[in-house]
Amino acid sequence: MYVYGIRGALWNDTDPTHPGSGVAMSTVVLSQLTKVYPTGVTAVDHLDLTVADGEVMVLLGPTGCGKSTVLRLIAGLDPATSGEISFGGAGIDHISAREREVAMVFQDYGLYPHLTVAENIAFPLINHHIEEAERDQRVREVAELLNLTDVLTKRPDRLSGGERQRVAMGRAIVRQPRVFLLDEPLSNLDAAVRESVRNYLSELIHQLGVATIYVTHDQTEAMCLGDRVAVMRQGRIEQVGTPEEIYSDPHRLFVAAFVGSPRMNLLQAAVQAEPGRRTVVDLGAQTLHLPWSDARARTLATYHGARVTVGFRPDALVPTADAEGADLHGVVRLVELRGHDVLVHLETGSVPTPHRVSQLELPDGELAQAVGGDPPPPHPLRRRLARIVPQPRRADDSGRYGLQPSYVPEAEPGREAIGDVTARMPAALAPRVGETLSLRLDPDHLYLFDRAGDRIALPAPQVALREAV
Ligand SMILES: Nc1ncnc2c1ncn2[C@@H]1O[C@H](COP(=O)(O)OP(=O)(O)OP(=O)(O)O)[C@@H](O)[C@H]1O
Repeated sequence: MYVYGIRGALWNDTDPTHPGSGVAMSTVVLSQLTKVYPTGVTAVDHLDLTVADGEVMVLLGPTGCGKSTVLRLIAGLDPATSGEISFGGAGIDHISAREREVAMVFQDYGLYPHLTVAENIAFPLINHHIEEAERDQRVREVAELLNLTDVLTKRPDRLSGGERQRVAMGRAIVRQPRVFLLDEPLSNLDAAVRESVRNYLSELIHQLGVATIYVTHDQTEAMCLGDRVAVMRQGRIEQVGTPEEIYSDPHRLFVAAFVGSPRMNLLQAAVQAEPGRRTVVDLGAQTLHLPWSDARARTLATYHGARVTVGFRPDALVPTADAEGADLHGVVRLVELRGHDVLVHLETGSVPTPHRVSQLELPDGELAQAVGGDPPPPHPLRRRLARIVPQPRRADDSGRYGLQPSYVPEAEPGREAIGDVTARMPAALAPRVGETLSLRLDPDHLYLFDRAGDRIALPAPQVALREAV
């Protein structure tokens, strides 16, 4: 009997090679999984993750964060140093790679060059002694599903990149896997075909209905393919959530910096509370104000004197003609036309928190140092911007707020030329280079992170930033 749907089109549910019928679904649970290579590198560090039946989980992270190692441990290609892996509630640590019923597609596809497409797809069936008639039938079904029927007799070197990728998929799914693992399967494709292959792959892996773990460092792929995304850093998971959650509700500075294109603006700031009046987030040359009536101001007041990172996405900034009512002002350094919208790079006199993943990958203690070391001396731009739009200031006797981050041009040569804040706006509103732009900052989209890189939980915004100032 064949089960209806794509699974049924491929697998007879009385297949004796798959005890328990053709619906061998498994929830994958990784508990405190750790891998220390003999070189002493800790590639995976006490990692916990659950991938449900039929769920597509994307492991997203920079190179070297341990994504491939996680797949190799699940597939049984490498032994874990400690921790457990279970499929469908049963531990599999003692089960050999061959018996785990895991299919894996590698970046380089791993096709046999001397075999035809049909022979490549049939290879796992031959390996498991499936008889010829059934083998041929399954290869035909898989080829039809993947649109490979016309190339079955060709060898891999006669195929396009997209076709090779589909053959690798065919070989992986021809035996019903309990778990499907994909390691950067699109990275060898030209940008031109990657999008279409990505879409077909997304449809296919969702139809397969088995727990799928997909590794990539490409956030677009992660966002398009994953039911959930696990963002990894240094062998650990920073956050797991739906693509929407990861984008709009980052719990960690690293996630905020890594996910989103164009990237989130992340600026160093100091918090200054004026109880009963407002809480000021001092960006150095400019300040953001949260009126005391806003519950966020009162919560943030507990960070009085602390250095924090302020985050907002480029589309949270809206140009305004009302300079006095604006939240931020910046000199336009560069206007990047991207079709229907533009990216405007502004110089606001702020100090960006390091965006470079290499810096954000520092151990937490060093990250704290990187995002909030001792403040450098004030920059002359502060005075210049203050002349453009006088900032209301009331602080200590010297008239200065908090720690006042400001950047040192000598330390970051060239940055002034491209600015420190990016705004996205419709092309029709594109400003001219050299112009001073006044911007409102959407208070719904303001993120604050402490020095350890953790998001500061704030109550929901109630009023615009400047109101009641
Ligand atoms: N066989 C090995 N022996 C020693 N160290 C290894 C081995 N394989 C991987 N590593 C190290 O473990 C860490 C994690 O590597 P891994 O390949 O899992 O990362 P990744 O996130 O998949 O990176 P990429 O995207 O570049 O493939 C890296 O520091 C890597 O150098």
